[in-house]
Amino acid sequence: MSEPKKILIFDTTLRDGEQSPGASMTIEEKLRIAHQLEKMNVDVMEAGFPIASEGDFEAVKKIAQTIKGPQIAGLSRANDKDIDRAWEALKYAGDRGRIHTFIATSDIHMKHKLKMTEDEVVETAVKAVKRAAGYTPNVEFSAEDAVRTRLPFLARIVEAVIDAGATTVNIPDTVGYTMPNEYYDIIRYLKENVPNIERAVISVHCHNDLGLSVANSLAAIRAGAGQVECTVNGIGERAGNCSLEEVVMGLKTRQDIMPYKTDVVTEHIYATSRLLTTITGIVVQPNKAIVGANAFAHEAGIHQHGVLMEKSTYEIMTPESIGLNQNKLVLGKHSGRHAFIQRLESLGYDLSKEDIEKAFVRFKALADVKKEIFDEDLDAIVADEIIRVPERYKLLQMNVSSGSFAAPTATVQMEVDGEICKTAVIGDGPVDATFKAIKDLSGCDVRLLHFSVGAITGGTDAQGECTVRLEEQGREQLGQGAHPDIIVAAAKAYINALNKIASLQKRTPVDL
Ligand SMILES: CC(=O)SCCNC(=O)CCNC(=O)[C@H](O)C(C)(C)COP(=O)(O)OP(=O)(O)OC[C@H]1O[C@@H](n2cnc3c(N)ncnc32)[C@H](O)[C@@H]1OP(=O)(O)O
Ligand SMILES: CC(C)C(=O)C(=O)O
Repeated sequence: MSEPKKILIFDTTLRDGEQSPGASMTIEEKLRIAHQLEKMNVDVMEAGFPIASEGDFEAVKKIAQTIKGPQIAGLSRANDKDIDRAWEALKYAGDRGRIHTFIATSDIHMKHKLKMTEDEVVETAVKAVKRAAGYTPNVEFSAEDAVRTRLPFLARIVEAVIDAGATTVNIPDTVGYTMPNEYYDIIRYLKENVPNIERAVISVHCHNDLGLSVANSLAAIRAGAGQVECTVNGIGERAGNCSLEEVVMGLKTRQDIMPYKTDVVTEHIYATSRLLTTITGIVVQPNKAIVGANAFAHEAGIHQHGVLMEKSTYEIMTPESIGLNQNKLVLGKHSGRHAFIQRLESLGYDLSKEDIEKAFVRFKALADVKKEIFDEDLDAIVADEIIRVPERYKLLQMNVSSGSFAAPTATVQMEVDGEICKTAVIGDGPVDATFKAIKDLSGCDVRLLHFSVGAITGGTDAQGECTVRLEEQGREQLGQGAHPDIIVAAAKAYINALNKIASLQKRTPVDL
């Protein structure tokens, strides 16, 4: 059998993934994900859209300065200022820096959005690629909404941008519209009708509006695409992007019928998925392929019997292959530091001795009130104890009374700028009363945009994890809090978001 063809994995969690509502990340958060993508050994990571904001520029720059190994891409529209700004951030990655420029090519987009003719679009694309190629030979061009583009025009622009210096040409299904057979035919059409196509890598970038992004990406690979653009947990605009873990494990698992491989270290997939959830607060549905909580769980007796006899009866891949330690050590109050550290490491945390000690103390306290400590509990502890911002606001004590008769009342004692203060407030419910009390004590003029609660582990002794999104003067911040008492978890999440807002206010715009 001939050697399988290598498919390049272009991760765009930090760019298209970040375009998911609610997924905006701080520079530090983007850097943490970037380190995890580096460990996973993706070929290219798209770190952001540098012209979009000072924060995104700084994030791309920091990632370009810090990450070794993968190529670092930055997106730009097809104009001089975007391209110049992108390179200003990417230049720190040297020849691993990739300028990714794009323009829409479908009639709908050209007519209604760009208000440009075909000739103008080709001219703009060629000019952009030439400008980018003046900075680096590593230039990617995307024909936005390619699948709804007339094929002869798509072939014309692809040929023109390759002549102008594009070394990767992306054929996105921007709106998740295509079907596997059709997408296969589009890629074959380009292979057969663009004379210089072999000078560039064909890339595919699929959205999931019809739930077909992975199927379409695999069809395109069969047709000759050499790069797949994807995101961790499939996050992204609207219904999301092609999921990295699904396409990578699909290729790894079905080499018998698809002779392709990737260089992704799949054993880091689970940790990466969890890290992204912890940072964004966007939870993975339990039945999500590969990384969902039920992806390797068996409930039905016939399945359990089969798996006990031979795992491959109902498991097409091993949990270990994505970094799920099946024989995991059960952590509880009798566990020591060795097991604790081993579990943190397998979850992808690389903590200093001091941070491990802090987390260990919290772990022991939790283990006193909870029989078993699960991975989700550890995530919550790390989020709460380690990934924290300077605490201008601290929760000292709280008490809430509610029920079907009494007016829900929250009594909260906090430290605000070192001063201890206390109030009691009536609300529409216990959470509402708690949030109102904290808001009063903090004196902040914030608006609650989103609140979600998750019992992050099963059973009545579950840790509750809450996520809160607050907005102040157009700036949004996500806060997270975990506690066995769900109302206390909500209060902690609210205060965590307030502290993040306060820490942002202290910075200059360039730090953001
Ligand atoms: C399919 C995708 O995912 S594409 C990437 C989408 N991602 C984002 O948009 C996130 C980041 N975006 C942003 O921060 C902002 O939209 C910015 C900074 C890029 C631009 O902001 P603004 O200058 O205020 O423009 P706005 O977003 O309102 O409109 C887009 C403008 O870009 C033009 N445009 C859109 N795509 C392109 C392109 N590929 N090349 C050149 N111009 C383009 C539009 O025609 C419009 O031009 P106009 O202002 O002359 O009418
Ligand atoms: C910029 C391009 C690659 C994109 O995100 C899309 O078309 O969905």
